[in-house]
Amino acid sequence: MKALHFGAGNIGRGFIGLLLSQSGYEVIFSDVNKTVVTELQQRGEYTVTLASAAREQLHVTGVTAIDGTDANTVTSAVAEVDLITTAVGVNILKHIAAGIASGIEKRIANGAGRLHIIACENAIGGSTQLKELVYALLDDTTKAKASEVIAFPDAAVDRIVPLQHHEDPLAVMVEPFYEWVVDASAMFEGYRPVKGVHYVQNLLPYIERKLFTVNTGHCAAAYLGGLKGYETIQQAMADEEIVSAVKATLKETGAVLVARYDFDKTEHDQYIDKIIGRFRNDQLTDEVTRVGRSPIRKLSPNDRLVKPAMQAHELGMSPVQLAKVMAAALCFDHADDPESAELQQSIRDKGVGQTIADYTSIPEGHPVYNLVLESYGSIADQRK
Ligand SMILES: NC(=O)C1=CN([C@@H]2O[C@H](COP(=O)(O)OP(=O)(O)OC[C@H]3O[C@@H](n4cnc5c(N)ncnc54)[C@H](O)[C@@H]3O)[C@@H](O)[C@H]2O)C=CC1
Ligand SMILES: O=P(O)(O)OC[C@H]1O[C@](O)(CO)[C@@H](O)[C@@H]1O
Repeated sequence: MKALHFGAGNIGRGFIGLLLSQSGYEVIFSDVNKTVVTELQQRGEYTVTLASAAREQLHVTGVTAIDGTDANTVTSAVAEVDLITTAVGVNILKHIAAGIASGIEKRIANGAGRLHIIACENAIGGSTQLKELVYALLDDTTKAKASEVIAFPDAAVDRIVPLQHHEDPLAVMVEPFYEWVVDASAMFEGYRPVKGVHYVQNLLPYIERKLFTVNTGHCAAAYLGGLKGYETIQQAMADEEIVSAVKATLKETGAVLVARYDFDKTEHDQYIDKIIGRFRNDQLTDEVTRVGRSPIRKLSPNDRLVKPAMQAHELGMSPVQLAKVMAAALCFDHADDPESAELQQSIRDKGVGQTIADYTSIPEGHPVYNLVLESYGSIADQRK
């Protein structure tokens, strides 16, 4: 059994590739990083280290790689494999869609079997987004045939894998915890389960619980920590003022999640505590710039800040803390991050009010908009 995984980066090697390999798949990574591709081709294996005191090492074998810039090779790989997964970043899905589309055309021409394509990105409906990008490139006849043999189940993936700084370009250190949840309702009957994956009939509560707790909390630590000059999440989470603010943020998203999905409040509070413990893992060093990266994506209407804030508002709550984190995100100023640079330029050119409206899609004058603007003003006053 062969799996093609797009993105041999931190999550690709440290999580998805690892589980696929442990499930007996021969894993073919597709990546545009030539060093990583060549190393995977030459060595066929790599090591994952668990970031705990014991530093357990897991050896991933039976892997190889293809050059993601070589369209013909990508097409052939898509045509021959039994499973496709991705962890490239949700904004990169558009760049892999063409290879998947031409591979699907080839599969259909060859009469190949059914295929699941699972996007493992931090987003609601990542596989559905990929499907739309791929289908936009297919003609109507191929789309009709593809809908019978190709499925795009959405997924939620959770494992903290910081930027890696090892001599070995394939080595990767990951936190011990992981959760990979897949929407089984969108899969073909008789699918081959991947060991360690939790298949559920209704993914939305899982993806929202994960995105609006792990990812909201993590970016809160990054943006609020960044305001205080911290460089790592571990430094930020050693500051009790930041910990209290992160907890207060997760109390807001928690209230929304409990109300929307009828989660048990005590269990949800325990989930929050566990996640705060994961952020504090001092066996890892996780940079504020990584966790806060791409602030435009993180401030977009369907993502970890705006969506729960608007849901809170609809439920009659005032998301004061989420608004503070959004304001801190607007202050995330790192020239190396293209989205941060764009946001700062927008604030300089159009002012913060217009920037909030443009990037969050929260209309000017909306109560949540006003909260963000006020918080931004308070931060600006404190910085004077
Ligand atoms: N790092 C983490 O802790 C977690 C990350 N995620 C999600 O996983 C995804 C990947 O994140 P990371 O692994 O951290 O990023 P990363 O930057 O380490 O890995 C992304 C990989 O995709 C490759 N890539 C870029 N364009 C490509 C293309 N056209 N074809 C093939 N490969 C291409 C890059 O070269 C890189 O190796 C993101 O959506 C992220 O939100 C989800 C959960 C945890
Ligand atoms: O990968 P993104 O969406 O930029 O955000 C980083 C997030 O990914 C994670 O690494 C895992 O979900 C979190 O640490 C962090 O919240």
